[in-house]
Formats: sequence, structure tokens, C-alpha cells
Amino acid sequence: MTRVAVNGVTGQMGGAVIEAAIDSEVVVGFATSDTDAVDGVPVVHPAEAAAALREYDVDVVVDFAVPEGALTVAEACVEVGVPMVVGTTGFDEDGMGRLKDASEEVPLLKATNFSQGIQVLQRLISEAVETLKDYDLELMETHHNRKVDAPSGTASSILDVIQEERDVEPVYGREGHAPREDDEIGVFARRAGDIRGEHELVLAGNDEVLSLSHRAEDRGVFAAGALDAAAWLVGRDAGWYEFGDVVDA
Ligand SMILES: NC(=O)c1ccc[n+]([C@@H]2O[C@H](COP(=O)([O-])OP(=O)(O)OC[C@H]3O[C@@H](n4cnc5c(N)ncnc54)[C@H](O)[C@@H]3O)[C@@H](O)[C@H]2O)c1
Ligand SMILES: O=C(O)C1=N[C@H](C(=O)O)CCC1
Repeated sequence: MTRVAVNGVTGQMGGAVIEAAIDSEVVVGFATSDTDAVDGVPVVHPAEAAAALREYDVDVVVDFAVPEGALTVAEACVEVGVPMVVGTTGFDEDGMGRLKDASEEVPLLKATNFSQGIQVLQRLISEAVETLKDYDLELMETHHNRKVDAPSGTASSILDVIQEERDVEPVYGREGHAPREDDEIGVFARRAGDIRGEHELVLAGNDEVLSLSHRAEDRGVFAAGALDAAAWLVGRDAGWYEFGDVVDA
């Protein structure tokens, strides 16, 4: 059974990972909270992560925290030689560089969205944008009212997919006199209730509208995907991996 450490263990996703762990065992968690344990899982401060990885004989780390915390634990993974699955979003360019550096020493798999549906949505979007070359594109994401980063990491990844096919300039919201330029893509982030995650791309032109969308109905979909990725990652060579590698396996 894969022995997993969860970074961000006292959070919404940390709880979902513990709940979803059936073929894996969550043996320890990292968080800055004062909590000693959550659902029977011991909680350790991230500054002590390296020692905990050794003490609990961890096979792989699953991370759903904050960028600063993910980077702290990534350093511990490099020190001890433990693979890491990174689910945290909102990294800046420097943070992404530090993750890439870590992947030179350990297997590191990063995904902004661990649902299989978003993997398929991204592939559909790539084909649609390539085919409907002159259609206007607008992107919207909706998440719960506790989400602290915007737009979502998933929306940023969708933008990356689009920009592989077309040179578009993201416009994050519009107000006042704001005529639409041909190369724009409007990006809108809504925050409300406990919405788990909705993403929609609209392609409009030629007297028709195509809408491609995905809705996550439970955080368990992300937790299950991350645990599948974690089991897949153990034993691989050091390097940078993505969730598409797991979905296609
Ligand atoms: N990739 C995906 O599929 C996916 C899915 C859901 C959420 N997420 C991302 O996961 C992250 C967490 O989401 P959430 O809803 O669980 O948030 P949350 O706020 O509920 O939980 C965050 C957790 O991180 C902990 N934390 C804070 N500072 C820390 C530090 N320095 N070191 C270690 N832990 C620290 C908090 O104590 C808490 O346990 C966000 O970035 C979110 O975008 C990714
Ligand atoms: O709940 C969140 O926060 C989510 N974050 C990821 C993102 O930023 O894309 C994935 C969807 C849920």
C-alpha cells in the first residue's frame, strides 16, 4: 500500500485526500495549523517535513496547500529523495522555477486540475480553437468563496492550451469604455458558495456559438486523481511529469 504524506492536510483538499485514500495510506500530514492530528493522521509543521518523511517512511507527497508551503515541502522531498505530486495553484514564475529545479532531483508531477474531465476538456478546446480560427473566445471559471487565487490554475492552464493554437491577449474582466479587440480573450472569475469548480470556454462567430464546459461536483474527483498520480509516480526517474501522462497510461 502506498504510504502518502499530505501537504495542506487540514484544508478542504487535505480532508478530501484522507477520505479518498483507499488503496493508499495517509501516514502523516503537513500544515501550519496548531492541530496535532486530523482524522487520526498526525500533523507536522512543514519546517519538520524532512524528518517526518524519514520517520513515517513516506513513499510520496500529495500537496494541496499554498505555494510557499509547497515549495518548503518540495525542498524536503529533494533532501530525502521522495517523489511529489503538486496540486497547489497560484505559483509565480520564481515558484515554478523552483519546482522545475526540484524535478531534476526527484519525480515531480504537477497539475492544476486532477480531474480526468478537465484533461479531456483541454484536448477538446485545443481542437476547437485550431478549427474555429476566427471565432471570439471568452473564458469563465467559478469556485467557492474561500478560494484565494484568481483566475483558477485550471483557467490559466486552459489559456496555455489556447495560446499554443492562437496568439490571444487575456483581458481579466472589463469595465467602463471597453470595446473588444479581435485578439482578446475575456477571462472571468466568479466566487460564490461552496462551488467545487466550473470552467466554460465560449467560441462565438459565423452566426453560431460553441460552449465547452466542465463542472466538478465533489472535491473527491481531484483527490482521487491526485492519489492515482501519486501511485503512478512512485518508482519513476527524477523528472517533470503531468497528469496527462497518468490519464494516458
Ligand atoms: N490541482 C487540483 O486538482 C486542485 C483541486 C482543488 C484545489 N487545488 C488547490 O489546492 C490548494 C488548496 O486548496 P484548498 O481548498 O484545500 O485550500 P484550504 O485553504 O482549504 O487549505 C489549505 C491548506 O494549506 C495549509 N497551509 C497554509 N500555509 C501552509 C504552509 N506554509 N505549509 C503547509 N501548509 C500550509 C493550511 O493550513 C490548509 O491546511 C489551492 O491552491 C487550490 O487551488 C488544486
Ligand atoms: O477549489 C479550488 O481551489 C480549486 N482549485 C484548482 C484551480 O485553481 O484550478 C482546481 C479546481 C478547484
